[in-house]
Amino acid sequence: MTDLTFHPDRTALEAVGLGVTYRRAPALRDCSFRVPAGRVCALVGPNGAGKSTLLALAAGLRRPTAGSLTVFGRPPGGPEVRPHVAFLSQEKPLYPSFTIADTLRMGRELNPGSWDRATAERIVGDGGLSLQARVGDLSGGQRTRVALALALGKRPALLLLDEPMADLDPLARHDMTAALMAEAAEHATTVVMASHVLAELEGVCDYLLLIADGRVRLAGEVEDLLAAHTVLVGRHEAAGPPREFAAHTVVESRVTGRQLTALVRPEGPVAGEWRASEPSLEEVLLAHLRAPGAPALLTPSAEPRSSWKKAA
Ligand SMILES: Nc1ncnc2c1ncn2[C@@H]1O[C@H](COP(=O)(O)OP(=O)(O)OP(=O)(O)O)[C@@H](O)[C@H]1O
Repeated sequence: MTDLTFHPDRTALEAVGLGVTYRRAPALRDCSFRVPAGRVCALVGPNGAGKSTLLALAAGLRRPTAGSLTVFGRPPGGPEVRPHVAFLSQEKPLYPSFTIADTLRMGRELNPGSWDRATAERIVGDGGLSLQARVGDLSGGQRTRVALALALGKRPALLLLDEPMADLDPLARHDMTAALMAEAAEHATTVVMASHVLAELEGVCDYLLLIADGRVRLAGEVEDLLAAHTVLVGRHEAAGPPREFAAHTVVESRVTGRQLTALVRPEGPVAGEWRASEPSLEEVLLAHLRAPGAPALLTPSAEPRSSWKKAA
């Protein structure tokens, strides 16, 4: 049996030269990255960036057309990893004619030996839902809660979530995020969560994967990625980027009146009169989303450890 117990050095997801093409249109191209086990990883990118495609690959529901993706070092969807991976897609497929109790019973039967009934029932109960309620009679947000209960009840080593909180009200969103984080911390679950709600990711995710136009733009520890960037504010003197920025990577710069604000990856001290501050995660993400041509950055922990090998 596969040993998926938490080890800080273990790799949860690793992509090398990963590509997916739909009817000759590339959805993912030449993606190489690593997500270490035990991280809560935000998967961010504009609409159509390839986030759902990547999650479907990790869940074993789709196969790469180029390169490779492994889950805990194994082919995704294979018999060794499938029992340890839970995937909550945007569609959240549940049986409308089942009651919540039927749904959780199905969870137990599909996951013999690992089903965590107490956690699943607590998540449902915290939303004030009766076990006798029919899934077809629930609101979208209530169904999301049941789907999350099913996913967490499986006690997965890897939890893949595709915009999981999109239809929850703010309070339910807050509660579900807290429940998710508590479960992830208690069981060292690796979570990969696609989301468009950038403000909510700060303080929740410790790892980041930003993809745009099918390519990896940023990958690594949130802390390291933030530390690699600086917001510089100063006087706008002349057209074009300031000369002092020439030795550094400028992700984005904007001029408002006489003030220039830039998000920069400094290669050393920046000359000139600039007020420098560390950006928030939202500032880094927004700047990279607005500047898809900025050079990609992978922190050392996000560099794949294996070289290219044919997809299994
Ligand atoms: N089944 C499919 N057949 C053909 N093209 C597809 C299919 N699924 C996705 N695509 C295309 O692949 C690209 C990536 O789509 P994907 O759904 O992975 O993006 P996403 O980042 O999840 O977007 P969103 O934020 O809108 O959910 C898009 O251009 C999309 O049109």
